[in-house]
This record gives sequence, C-alpha cells and structure tokens, in this order.
Amino acid sequence: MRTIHVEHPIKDTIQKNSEPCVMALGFFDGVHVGHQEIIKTAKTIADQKGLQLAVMTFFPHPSSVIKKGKQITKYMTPLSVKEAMFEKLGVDLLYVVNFDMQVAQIPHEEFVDSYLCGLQCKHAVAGFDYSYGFKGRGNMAQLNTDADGRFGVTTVEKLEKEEQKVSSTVLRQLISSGRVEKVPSYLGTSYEMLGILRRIGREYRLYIDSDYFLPCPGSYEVTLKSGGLVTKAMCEVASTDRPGELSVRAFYDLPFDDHTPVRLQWKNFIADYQMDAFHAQAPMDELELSI
Ligand SMILES: Cc1cc2nc3c(=O)[nH]c(=O)nc-3n(C[C@H](O)[C@H](O)[C@H](O)COP(=O)(O)O)c2cc1C
Ligand SMILES: Nc1ncnc2c1ncn2[C@@H]1O[C@H](COP(=O)(O)OP(=O)(O)OP(=O)(O)O)[C@@H](O)[C@H]1O
Repeated sequence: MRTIHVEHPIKDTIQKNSEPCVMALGFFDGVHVGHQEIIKTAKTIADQKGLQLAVMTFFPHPSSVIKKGKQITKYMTPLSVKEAMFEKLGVDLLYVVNFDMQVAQIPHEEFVDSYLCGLQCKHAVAGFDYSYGFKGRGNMAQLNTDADGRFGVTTVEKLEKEEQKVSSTVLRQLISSGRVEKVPSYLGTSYEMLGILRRIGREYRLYIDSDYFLPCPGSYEVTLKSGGLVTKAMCEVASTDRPGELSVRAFYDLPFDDHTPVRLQWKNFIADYQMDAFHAQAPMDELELSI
C-alpha cells in the first residue's frame, strides 16, 4: 500500500502520479464493521474492474478544525494504526488529506473535480450518510450529480446493531463509559491498542500512541498478545496518567521481553479507580448520548 499525504491545493504531481482507482470515502475512525463493509464493497468493484483500491481519508478529524460540536482529538485508530488496517483489507492507495480551514471551504463540486476526478477515481464508494464539501453540503445524491457521468457511485446501506447505526460515535460512547465488553459486536474485535511493553520494578508500562482514545478511569481486565503468546492482566487508567502511557499489572511475571511490541485488548471493566464501585452495567439506552 502506498500512502500519499495531500495538502490543499492538491499538487499537479500528485494528480499526474495517480492511478485509475475505485475510491472509498470517509474518516473511518475505528475501522468498525460498517467501515469494513465500505472497503470490502469498494474492493469487489476494484477487482471486477481491474482498478486500484484507494481510500481517501482526512487528518485531523474535521470537528477539531471546524470547532463545531464535540471536537474529536483522540482516535480509536490513530493514523498509523488505520494505515495498517487498510493495508490488511487490501487497499493499494491511501490518500490522507490534511484537513484544515482551506479544505473545509472547498465547495462540493470542486472537491469532486480536483480530489476525485483529479486522482482518476473511476468509481466512488461511501455509506448512506457520507457528506463532503463546504458545510458538508455534498451527500450521496449530490455525489452522483457532481460526478456527472465521469465515475460511478455506490452507496452502502446503513449497517445496524440492535436497531442502532454502527458508528464511531457509539463506539466512543461505549469506551468512554467503560463498557468495553460491548465493543466487539460493533468493531468486529475487542478494542485494542498497540504499544511497547516495559518492565519498571514490579510493574509494567505500555507505551502507546498518545493519540489513542482512552476508556474512562478505572481498572480493566485486558489481554496482552505478542507473537504467539497471550496472557491476561489488569490495566489501570487514571486521569493523572501521562499521555501515551498505560499502567499494566499482573499477579505473575509477564511472558514478554522488555521492549516487546504488544497488542492490548480491553476486555472488561472491573472497578472504578478507587476500587469502590464494582461493575454495574446499564443497558445501552441508558448511555449518555453526549459524546
Ligand atoms: C472538501 C470538504 C469540505 C468540508 N467542509 C466541511 C464543513 O465546512 N463543515 C463540516 O462540518 N464538515 C465539512 N467537511 C466534513 C464532511 O462533512 C465529513 O465529515 C467528512 O467528509 C468525513 O465524512 P464522514 O464523516 O462521512 O466519514 C468537509 C469535507 C470535505 C471533503
Ligand atoms: N453503519 C454504517 N453503515 C454503512 N455505512 C457506514 C456506517 N458507518 C459509517 N459508514 C460510512 O463509512 C464512511 C466513514 O464514515 P465515518 O467516518 O463518518 O464513520 P461513522 O461511524 O459514521 O462516524 P461518526 O459516528 O463519527 O459519524 C462513510 O462513507 C460513512 O457513510
């Protein structure tokens, strides 16, 4: 997979070096099962048409630039993690558009002309609620109009779980309220983080990308994986933690060498940080929908 970082205005050289492609569109934080459906659909079309499979995403999240509503500055999949996941899904080209105020002001028609047609998009794939262009005025019907026969458009229908759209927003709500055990049915796997494990005295620290979105403070049952080795441990999240560091505890020595790259999976909330409130799970509809 080739990653191409794009600044506005897009350079001629990037357009000239582009390849005919099927383009999947979206921010894709978490690369959840709805996102995977978009990319699989785009891959099927790319294979049928003998085209490259491309994804166009943005960084940072538009909300943090436009400063509208809840600003997303931490990610379930920081960019490097998203890149690795796209590669696994068979993506050939990843366009990462640096989202700034100039990009936010691109009218939807110009985005289609310069960023889709300009990068030889022969077919675009996105979900039913994808939006693009100044003030998010472009939608999937508008994309067909803006394409004006220059490329095809496929809209992926809403994927739901328990009558609720599978979304990055729902996942963030689950994680930020400690309900990590509910994550797999939306994400496809447990919520996980990649990091480097270090032993410090009798404790361990996992050094992670400081862009990761953390669960709420508390003690969690986690699984650590590296190579073929898998072990259970406890991870404590505290509001006083240094960014990019997690405290891992185990009742026995962990079977990993110092400095090993480790995959930490969040399995269950055990108790809050003061250990005085034990796991009491409320149903989904009691979740605060404010994140
Ligand atoms: C060229 C361009 C301009 C955009 N301008 C705005 C904007 O003015 N206001 C806004 O809220 N979002 C804006 N967005 C963000 C989109 O509405 C949308 O959040 C983004 O394309 C990611 O799509 P997704 O959330 O469906 O994945 C813009 C997106 C693009 C591609
Ligand atoms: N449940 C879903 N079903 C179908 N398409 C989806 C679903 N969720 C997201 N998509 C599509 O995936 C792409 C990326 O969307 P986006 O990054 O906005 O994800 P999201 O989960 O909707 O996030 P958020 O909750 O922040 O809006 C878009 O094309 C969007 O329409």
